[in-house]
Amino acid sequence: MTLVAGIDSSTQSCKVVIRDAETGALVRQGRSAHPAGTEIHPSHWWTALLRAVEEAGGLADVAAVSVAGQQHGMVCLDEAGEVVRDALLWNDTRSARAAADLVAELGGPGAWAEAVGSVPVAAFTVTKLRWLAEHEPANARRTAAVCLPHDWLTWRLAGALALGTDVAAWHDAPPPALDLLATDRGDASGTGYWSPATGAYRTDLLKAAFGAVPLLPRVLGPAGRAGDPAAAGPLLAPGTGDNMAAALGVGAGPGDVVVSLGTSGTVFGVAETPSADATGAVAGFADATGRFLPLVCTLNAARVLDAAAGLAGVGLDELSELALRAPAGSGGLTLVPYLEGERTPNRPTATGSVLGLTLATATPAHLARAAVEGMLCGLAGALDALGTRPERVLLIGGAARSEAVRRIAPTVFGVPIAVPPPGEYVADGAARQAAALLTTPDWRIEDTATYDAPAAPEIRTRYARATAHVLD
Ligand SMILES: Nc1ncnc2c1ncn2[C@@H]1O[C@H](COP(=O)(O)OP(=O)(O)O)[C@@H](O)[C@H]1O
Ligand SMILES: O=C(CO)[C@@H](O)[C@H](O)COP(=O)(O)O
Repeated sequence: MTLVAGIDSSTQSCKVVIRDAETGALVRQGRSAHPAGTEIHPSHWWTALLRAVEEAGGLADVAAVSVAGQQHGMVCLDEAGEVVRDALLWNDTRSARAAADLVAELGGPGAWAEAVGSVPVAAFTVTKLRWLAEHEPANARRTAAVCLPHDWLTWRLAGALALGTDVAAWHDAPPPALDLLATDRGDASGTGYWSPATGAYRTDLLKAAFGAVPLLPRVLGPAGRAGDPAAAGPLLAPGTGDNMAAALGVGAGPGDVVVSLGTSGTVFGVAETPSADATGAVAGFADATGRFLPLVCTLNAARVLDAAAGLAGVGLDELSELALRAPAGSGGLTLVPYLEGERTPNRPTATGSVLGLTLATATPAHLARAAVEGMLCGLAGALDALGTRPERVLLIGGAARSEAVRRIAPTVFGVPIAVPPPGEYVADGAARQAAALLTTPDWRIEDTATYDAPAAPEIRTRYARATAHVLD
């Protein structure tokens, strides 16, 4: 049996799956948590990756590896390959002002959509670089190369694999030469200085934002090879952003829309042509197969339920039971879930609100249902913004494990929902990319469940009123 490994270094944790390259059968897996926060030293990702790989039994018998990672995070390296400062993550909103400035300087949102397929908000790397140039000029000057979380981990892995496959020896592996840095179309498309339509960096935009053009990772095609091609050991696939890997992992094709409920909420489809939404709601990303991945992202998904569970003093399973005990619409209790600000709509400083509190709705069950409905309403807005009429809506990510989420989603979205069995679809997508370096993988997902229920449009009507009230 030929084995491949897929790694998902997402916001909250690192997950590793080891699968049979031909059939996709799961052989071993591991995971390790990341520290909380929106500003993190990348060494924490490396430590978590090593722990997760060790828990998954190592990579000595693995023929190919791929790393997928949270998109957009700014990793700055100096000439020696050392990290200049903690990485600013996709959900760090301090560069909101820089984003607004950059949009104005280029001539408005339409100019950005045309240039790079997306209108930058605080999530995009280019805005973080502007923030760095303005607020930490010494760090900006020290920055010799800029890359993203998955690029950095793939690069570290290339250096570690040069030492052999004994994971214990990897902790102190020195960083490789900067020119070994590589990325893929998918992750490059979230920087704000790479165009999915032309497949080229826009170094002019980077220069205008940052005042300099540091070394950027080589952009590999879907079947490219990262690391040193002459090195022994497992092949290193290009890797990609976590949403692009999720699309690969669930086998999404044209007509499918994927709703992912992780730390972020994302709604995306696979497209044959690039998109350029001048309203800024839809990011016109590239995917990991050579196609495109129009995507709408919210800052508030699974952790809204974590927060509600904390408020109610229960665990996540009990929160789900409570939510299913309350009536649809939570008796008028509406939770606007902007607990981390919001990205779509672009309100980086917004906060959450609870409206419609009465003696009758002041119960843990109503709160639980309002949290599930509020989170899903945010995603339903994202689905509307995507503007496609899906043939199939697939629900994945940590919060898709909640029975309440699965059962309430069709009432809020107004369409049936397909839920693949609980799994690590980002890591699976990375593993599929690795397998494709060796074979033509024929991986299938069995037992996808369908959830259907009558639409309850009044939930979204009340939510729209509540958000307007809060945002005004
Ligand atoms: N049964 C469950 N019900 C609701 N939320 C869950 C459940 N299991 C996990 N989660 C949540 O899923 C989130 C992690 O999802 P994941 O997709 O791994 O996130 P990320 O990829 O952003 O790190 C956590 O916030 C966790 O609390
Ligand atoms: O910023 C985006 C998409 O543009 C996020 O989706 C990040 O890629 C983080 O993903 P998760 O850790 O929530 O999966």
